[in-house]
Amino acid sequence: MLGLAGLLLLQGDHLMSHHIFKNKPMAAEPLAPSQGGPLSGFNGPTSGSRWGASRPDYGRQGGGGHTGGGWGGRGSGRGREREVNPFGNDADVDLEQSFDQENTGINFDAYEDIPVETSGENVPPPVNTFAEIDLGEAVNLNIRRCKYVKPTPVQRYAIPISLAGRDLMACAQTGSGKTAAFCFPIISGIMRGNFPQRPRGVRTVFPLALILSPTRELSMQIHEEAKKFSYQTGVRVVVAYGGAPINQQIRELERGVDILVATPGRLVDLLERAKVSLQLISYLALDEADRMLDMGFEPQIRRIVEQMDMPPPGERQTMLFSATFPREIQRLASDFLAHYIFLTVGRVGSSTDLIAQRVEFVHDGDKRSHLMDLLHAQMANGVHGKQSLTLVFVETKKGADALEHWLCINGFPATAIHGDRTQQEREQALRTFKRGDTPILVATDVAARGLDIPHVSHVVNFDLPNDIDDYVHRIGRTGRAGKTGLATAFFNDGNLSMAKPLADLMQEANQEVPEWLTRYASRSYGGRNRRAGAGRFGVRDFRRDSSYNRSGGGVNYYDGGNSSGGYGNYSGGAYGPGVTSAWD
Ligand SMILES: Nc1ncnc2c1ncn2[C@@H]1O[C@H](COP(=O)(O)OP(=O)(O)OP(=O)(O)O)[C@@H](O)[C@H]1O
Repeated sequence: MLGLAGLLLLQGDHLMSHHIFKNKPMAAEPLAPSQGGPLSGFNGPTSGSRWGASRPDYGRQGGGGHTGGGWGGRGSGRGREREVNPFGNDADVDLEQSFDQENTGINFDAYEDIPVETSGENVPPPVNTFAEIDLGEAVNLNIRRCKYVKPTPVQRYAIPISLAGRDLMACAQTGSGKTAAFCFPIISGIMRGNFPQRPRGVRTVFPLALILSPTRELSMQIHEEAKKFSYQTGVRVVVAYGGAPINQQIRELERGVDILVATPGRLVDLLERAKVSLQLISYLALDEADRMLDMGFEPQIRRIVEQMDMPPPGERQTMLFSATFPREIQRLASDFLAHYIFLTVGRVGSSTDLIAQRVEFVHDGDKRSHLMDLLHAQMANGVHGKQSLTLVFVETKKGADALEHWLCINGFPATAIHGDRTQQEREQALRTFKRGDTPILVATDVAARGLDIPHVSHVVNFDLPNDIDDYVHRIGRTGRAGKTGLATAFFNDGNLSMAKPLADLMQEANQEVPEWLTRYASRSYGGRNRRAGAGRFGVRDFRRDSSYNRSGGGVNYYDGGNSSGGYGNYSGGAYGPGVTSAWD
């Protein structure tokens, strides 16, 4: 918890500072090294070893010791284990490359003009290069293996904030590198930290970090990424998600776990079986945090975070990330945070410009033939095949099956992913899509968030979602990491509530809004633009809302937002009924 000095710092009415930065390169300002772990408040470390210092054990019963690179010799009772090289044959390519060299293929200039806003107390300064950040040699090597040359805007700000031990709520565009933004500080924090000896002789494992994500596929992806970032650091990452045999996952856990990546349902199962304890969690990251806290899922997250044995806010470090953050959800989220910094990486002139958005008026009965026309046009333009994948979003699982079938019988190799398919089928669909064997994937919202599939050049909203934030995530499957992409939406009278938010969003992103859509929008069919008031940012810190500050009896954000007073009435209404989950 905060020390006296920290509390004094936080008193007073006007202490929250608020900064807007242009994301232009700035004078290099090296970050003070070793800014402390989650237990040290935000004034720096009270303890913590430096690189290469030993850690008492690695999440396995029976302890062991950090041998400095690789997992050999740690006392799991299972003998030596060789770490699989997650980079394949690429591992040692380009290691001579310095961070200063340009990385072809990624258009970083696209990110240079993005406005960045932070609010909160004592915001640590951003960095311009990875070299300025003290992540440790092993992590730096992995960053090079990943061919990351310089940090993306969200990484430039979020990594120093997290390394300083601060809680963070971060909102940054799709495809802008949020995964690395929360993984790097966690991995380096575990490498440098002094953690209590984990209990011996029990079959429960005690991870030090927990990363929660809403879908199985996203958890798998984060796991793959985290394994790359932590290669040869001695930090072990394990994943647990539903639909796959739990016993296999338990065996993996028993081999040792520092970072557990999980979907909530499967984690609850493991907690109930006492296979996992959250007692020693020092880092909690929620990816797609707004989704994790919406109406359907909030109780499960509260159960994990508040009702099991996880240390409370202030005693752990919490990081919440998403590309969207409705203010009602921010309110809920603030329960999980202590003295946090809000970071938003703006939208206007931002990398969402990389996605060309089109809206076409198409009656339901004409959608299939219209899609066919689009696909034919794509082929005529040479935009097809392995390097040019098309992701088609539909509303229902049945609709996904039917459209997949229809495309296949019409000569378009397609596959589908949705919550009624077995996990094996889901994974197989993603694999054949990524490989380009079936360059069209028909999907429900289960594939809307987080999935980073290279070469998705076109996202089609065959059925528009009912929520503009879902639209943002869906189209964000293209135009990732500085690349360009196309998003086409089919709009008709069934989507009236989306007219205004869609027109506003397109305008914000400098897209051409069709005349007819503007007319629909001006009639304002009761559609709610949850971005209202966010100005040139997609969203802003809800603590800055005048209504919030006037509410009096609400939460004092300097108190970590942990008082539940004032917010009990939120009904989660931002997300409509019928939201389905792929969790378990
Ligand atoms: N510094 C970097 N340099 C180059 N590429 C990067 C960098 N950081 C991340 N990437 C790449 O950018 C892509 C998108 O990253 P990531 O999946 O983390 O995005 P995201 O912000 O989580 O998106 P979403 O909101 O859709 O979940 C990935 O392929 C990742 O490897």
